Amino acid sequence: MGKAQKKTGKGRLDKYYKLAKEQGYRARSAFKLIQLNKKYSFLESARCCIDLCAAPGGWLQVASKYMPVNSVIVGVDLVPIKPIPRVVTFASDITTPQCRNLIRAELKDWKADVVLHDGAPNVGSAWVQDAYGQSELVLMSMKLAVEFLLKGGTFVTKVFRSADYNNLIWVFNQLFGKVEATKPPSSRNVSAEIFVVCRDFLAPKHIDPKFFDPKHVFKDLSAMAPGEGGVSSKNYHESVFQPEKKRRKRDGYDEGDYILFKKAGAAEFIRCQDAVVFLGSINKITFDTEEEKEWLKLDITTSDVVANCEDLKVLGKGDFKALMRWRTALREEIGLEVKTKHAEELTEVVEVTEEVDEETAIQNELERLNAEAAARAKRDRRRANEVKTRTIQRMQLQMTAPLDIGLEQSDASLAFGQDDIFDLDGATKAMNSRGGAKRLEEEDDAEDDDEDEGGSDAENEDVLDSEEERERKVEGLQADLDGLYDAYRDRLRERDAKFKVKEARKNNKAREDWYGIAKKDSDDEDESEEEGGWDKMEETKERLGEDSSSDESDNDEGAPVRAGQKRPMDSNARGSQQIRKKARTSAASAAPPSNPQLNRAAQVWFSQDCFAGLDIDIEDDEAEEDVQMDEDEDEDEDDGAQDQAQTSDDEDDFEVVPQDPDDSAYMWDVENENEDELKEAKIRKHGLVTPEAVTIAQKLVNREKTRTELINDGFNRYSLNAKDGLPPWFLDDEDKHYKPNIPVTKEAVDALRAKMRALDARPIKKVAEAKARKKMRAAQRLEKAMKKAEGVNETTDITEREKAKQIEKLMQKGMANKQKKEVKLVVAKGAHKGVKGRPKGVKGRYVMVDSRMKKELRARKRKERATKKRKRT
Ligand SMILES: C[S@@+](CC[C@H](N)C(=O)[O-])C[C@H]1O[C@@H](n2cnc3c(N)ncnc32)[C@H](O)[C@@H]1O
Repeated sequence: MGKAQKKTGKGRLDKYYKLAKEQGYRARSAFKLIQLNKKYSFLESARCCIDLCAAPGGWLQVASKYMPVNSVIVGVDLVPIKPIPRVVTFASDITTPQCRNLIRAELKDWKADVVLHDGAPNVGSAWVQDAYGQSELVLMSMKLAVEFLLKGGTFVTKVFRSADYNNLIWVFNQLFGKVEATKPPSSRNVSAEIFVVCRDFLAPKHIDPKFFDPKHVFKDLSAMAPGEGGVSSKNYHESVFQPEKKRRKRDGYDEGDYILFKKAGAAEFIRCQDAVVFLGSINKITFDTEEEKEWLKLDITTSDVVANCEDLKVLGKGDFKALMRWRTALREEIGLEVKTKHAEELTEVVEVTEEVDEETAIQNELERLNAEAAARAKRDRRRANEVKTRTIQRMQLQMTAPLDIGLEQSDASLAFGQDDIFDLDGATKAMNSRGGAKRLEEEDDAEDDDEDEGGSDAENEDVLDSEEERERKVEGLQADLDGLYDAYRDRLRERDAKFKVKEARKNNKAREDWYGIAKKDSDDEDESEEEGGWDKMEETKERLGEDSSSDESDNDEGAPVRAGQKRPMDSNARGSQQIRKKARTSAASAAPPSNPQLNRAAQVWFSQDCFAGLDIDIEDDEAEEDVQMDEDEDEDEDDGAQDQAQTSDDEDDFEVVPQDPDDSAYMWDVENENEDELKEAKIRKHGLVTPEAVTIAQKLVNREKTRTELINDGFNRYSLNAKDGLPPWFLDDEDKHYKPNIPVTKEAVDALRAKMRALDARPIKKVAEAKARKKMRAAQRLEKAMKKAEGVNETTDITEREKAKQIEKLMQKGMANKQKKEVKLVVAKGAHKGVKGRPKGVKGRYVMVDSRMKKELRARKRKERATKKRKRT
């Protein structure tokens, strides 16, 4: 029992319960009022509201939220309500005059625009009693409502679907212009509650007090049926809506009504309030009066209708429906009723008229709820699809990983795409600086508008008409993309440790561009230049009579250096500056270059074998100009030193190669040649250490490649990779995928591995020390033996033969490697347990051990340490 109760309790903690908790409402019922107000909008325009049965105050919170500031809100309940800002509350029973007086005192002569009632009797009695109590409470609340409501005001009340439902609705209809019953989605389906919204209060001058008398309302209304008996209207309803069902009349005869066969005129049927009750209580409809006979002549009065009127007790559901339709048509014909409302309205709203009964109302309500749910589901599906499409687009732009797709997206994130793709808060911040976020928002809005209106495409076309506009838009998009990409990277950096490491590595190390063997990053241990390009360059430079130190002057003079083009000067290179300086003087006096008009890189390039024999005459206007400029400068500086200037000019021909920093093409760089020497020395010492170098070396040895080919390989598409003006996301992407296929063979890798294994196999320091100790001890023993042998040799009292024997023995002993005597461990268990002295069958040195020994030994040592410590302190 307890278990079942618990389960029910948990089941009640539904979506609205959680929402109420989240949004700070005191009760989940708050959403009922929110949904009712959404449909009928009565709170926004209200200046005064009374909430009857308001504890704990959920509805009051909603009223205070949705009603205009400075409006008057009064809440009453049996139990006190915790204070709510802008709301006056008091504890009182709404069925008492005291409550009425309190409200009157509070409102003075004000009238309320809205009276709310969500009361439920505080008793857990039987369902029938509860329902009746509820109906009574509704009547009481209605009594207060009509007293305080303004003409045209709204009364919202909760009603249970019970036998009294129709009676209540009838009363409401007498006092309000529009009465609609509805069940908001937040009201549980299992609950019998339904909310009746009575609008347009008629404020009649005189209201019959019987309307507020439960005894009268819930009994007398049924008595208004043509039968005039005390039979409940429910029975009549059942006999009309389920005529097939046979039921006994257990109630006996109605009071004062002892006739079984009842007749009534058609006029009575047409004019009565509750046609269903009429049909259920009458056996035959007659056409006796003149007016009724006239109706028989009308087209709408078909022979079927007349036949049906003959005996109502034999009719089926369809026949009753036909009679109801005829009645409605006739009422319209004679002006009792205006034309029927739109079908849509009828399904939307449970309009309580005579022909729509409780069951139909519920049916309509359910249909409406189902339709709403279906529409909501469709909308959600569409949104999800949109998000998916956007994600795919972004993925195609390489802005997100495929992993991000399929992750649940919260509605909140829909506003700006997806949280998982980019941290859009971050992105917005990043883009705000350049106004990108606003633009993107505008575009998103525009997109939404497009969806909503579905016809603004043409307008957009107009906007994009001019070419300028289009370009601006493209630029804007580009900026937005960059912003988003930056934000994405920031986010990755925050989240992904791996990414951080990568970034750091990237910053420390230049891009791993492949310049072939002719040009390598100096950080790289690969010394393959020496195997191919180094010799070639060296040769060329010798031929040109140039030295590497000229580069320094380049640097000193501030010649622009292109990223990725020059090798950074490491400490070794700096160390070699001195050597270079020395070499410079000799280089200056060395033979002049073969073609002074070409810059140094060009000379190195054209000095290759493949250009041999060709008469190259390339004009380098730029170089010429610069040389000219330098000449002028030198002249200004030192007019008298002609010879010196000439020498300097000659040097400048090689050393000053002005480079346009914007020039995207990489040049052949031959600076830091001495670095190559150092590398060569390193290679001689350590050998080749990268698989590329080993591969190239193997190819050279096997004559698969020539040195010229290797140099030519250095000029590849990766070495002329202009990156100016490219967006960072593109460069990052290129960095990932645009990589040279570095020539590495399996054999080269194997060879390097074998080398590494051999290195690994080398003894470590401690082993080497142990070996050295061993060697030293052997030498000491030998020395000792030699000394002893000398002593033996010097003795005179033994023969030479004996001497030789003794010396041989001594030497053998000295040379012999002393073997440690093996100690046998004998475990004191089984046959050896408790044995004192040498155990049986054990020869040589031995130690007796037992299972406790290790622990005892440790304990002893521990104790010793402890006593030592104590003594010290
Ligand atoms: C379902 S609750 C109302 C919840 C409220 N609408 C809200 O949103 O917080 C029903 C309330 O009716 C109150 N009630 C029942 N009979 C009452 C009476 N005779 N007078 C005043 N309040 C009554 C109960 O005390 C209970 O707090």
